[in-house]
Amino acid sequence: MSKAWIFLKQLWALTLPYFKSRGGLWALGFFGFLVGLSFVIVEINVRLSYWNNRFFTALQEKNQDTFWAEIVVFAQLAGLWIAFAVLRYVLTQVFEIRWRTWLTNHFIERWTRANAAYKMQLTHRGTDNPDQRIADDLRLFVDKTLALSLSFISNAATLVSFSFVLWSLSGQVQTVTLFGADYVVPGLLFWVALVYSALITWVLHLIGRPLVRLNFERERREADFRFDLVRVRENAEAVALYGGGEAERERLSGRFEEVRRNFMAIVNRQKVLVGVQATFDQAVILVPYLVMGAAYFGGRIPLGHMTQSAGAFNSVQGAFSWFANLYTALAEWAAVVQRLTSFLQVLKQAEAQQSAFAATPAGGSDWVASDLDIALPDGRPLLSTDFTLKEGEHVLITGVSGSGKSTLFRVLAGIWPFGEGGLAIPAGAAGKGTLFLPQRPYVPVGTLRAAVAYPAKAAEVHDDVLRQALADVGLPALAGRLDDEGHWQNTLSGGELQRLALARALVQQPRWLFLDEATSAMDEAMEQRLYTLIRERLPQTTVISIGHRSSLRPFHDREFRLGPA
Ligand SMILES: Nc1ncnc2c1ncn2[C@@H]1O[C@H](COP(=O)(O)OP(=O)(O)OP(=O)(O)O)[C@@H](O)[C@H]1O
Repeated sequence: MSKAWIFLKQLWALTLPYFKSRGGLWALGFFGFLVGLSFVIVEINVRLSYWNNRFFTALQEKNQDTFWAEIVVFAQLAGLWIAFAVLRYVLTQVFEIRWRTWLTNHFIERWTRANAAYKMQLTHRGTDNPDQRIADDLRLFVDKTLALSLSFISNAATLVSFSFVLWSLSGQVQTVTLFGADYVVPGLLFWVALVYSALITWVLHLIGRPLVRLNFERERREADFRFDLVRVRENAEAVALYGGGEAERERLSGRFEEVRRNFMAIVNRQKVLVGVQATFDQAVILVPYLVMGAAYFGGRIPLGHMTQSAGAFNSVQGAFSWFANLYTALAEWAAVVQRLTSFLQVLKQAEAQQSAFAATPAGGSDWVASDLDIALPDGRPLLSTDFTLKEGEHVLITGVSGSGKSTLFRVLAGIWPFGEGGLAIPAGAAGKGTLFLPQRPYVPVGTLRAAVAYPAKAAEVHDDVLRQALADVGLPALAGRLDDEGHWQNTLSGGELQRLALARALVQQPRWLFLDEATSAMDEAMEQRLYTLIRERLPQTTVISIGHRSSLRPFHDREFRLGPA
């Protein structure tokens, strides 16, 4: 399949969903209106071209009445042109933001649904920086698709209209003298424009071809650089404590060096392109006059005829070389389409990736794992086990570091897709019936209220419940600050973050609570206080913990050890 065909297919696949969505028909109508506006502007351009002929002929003939009459006509045409151009600009922007809003929501929805973002990260195939693809690439895609498709249509209309104009004006200019012999070529100016444009397109295509790959690389390198900057910002404290400024500086400079090299490669290619294009652009000014010179000086055509023909020639030639003139924009557009397509492919794979564990929502009240063989993303076996977690029986899971305890929790949570085996999930464990608290709590940026209620919506939980939970976990000072906004992940201490996460358990009261070293950052006294609290406040909740401390044993009914004893 040719590259152009593949590109068109990818473009189609990215464009179609919006027009097939609810409100898609309306969007299609809106786009049709924009196309209509472009046609109107081309029509005004044609009229201006004829105006040009009359005006310059009037000048040549020193006809003052016609001169003033044509000034009025020009003011009317120019006024209309300006009004339609502004209208087209505003409506194009409105259309653009509506389309981008829809696409962005669509991508965010798919990325966050069914843990696709996590699965994509696990396999990490062909998707650098999904954040950049959703933020930047979608913006560029909509912007370029709209701008280029509208200019394509507008150029096609210009080409057709002005080709007629040029053809009809060529009536008096169709004799070519070659080696002393005269040849009659109907539509001479039109053919000259065609051949000239074909030549430009071909030459610029040869020079500009590598720009597609270079632009693709550019987006990736810029995103990698930004990602590293964000990581330094987010881990600024740890970097400072390690005294890692020097190391970070070197790494960031190294990353930027890749951006710089790619930039220079683009400039090197582009400078040839710009030079050749500028040469063609300058030469084209003279071409129509060279063709018509003999007819003008021979008195066969008036000045107005010549200036109109030159204008029409430029319009036709400009429309013909649309592809060539917009080569860089097309290259960038192709790169964006390619990046979004590969993102979408990996997203689709992640969506289709089912957990390899035959999970059955059993009618029973226990979690039953039979012949679980858990593997790593590269297929290597990690852990084989069988067990039953009975409702009401608190279990402490232990094992050496790296034995697969957290991964077992991931399997139980249904987010780990590698391995095989059977897993029966109790009916009451679905949805809000189960809460997993990881070792490193995640706290969204925003109000403290939203942080404690997470993942429930803050509005769904009464403030008193949130305050009580914070006081219970030993954070009474925060209880009065529910409205405070902050980057809590960075400002609270490790132990405070874990307590905040346990407050979520008190708020949500799940039937099953899985704690993955969720108290590891606290001192033993605080840890024991919180386990006692959970027992008191959540008497109906079965707690399954991962932990290393022997002081946790009294809070569990049995210990389940993974791997070697
Ligand atoms: N996304 C991943 N890709 C590759 N390997 C992974 C991934 N996640 C976990 N592993 C590997 O699987 C093994 C088990 O990891 P896991 O986090 O389950 O161990 P753990 O028993 O909880 O360890 P610890 O007690 O240190 O927290 C480790 O060797 C880890 O490197």
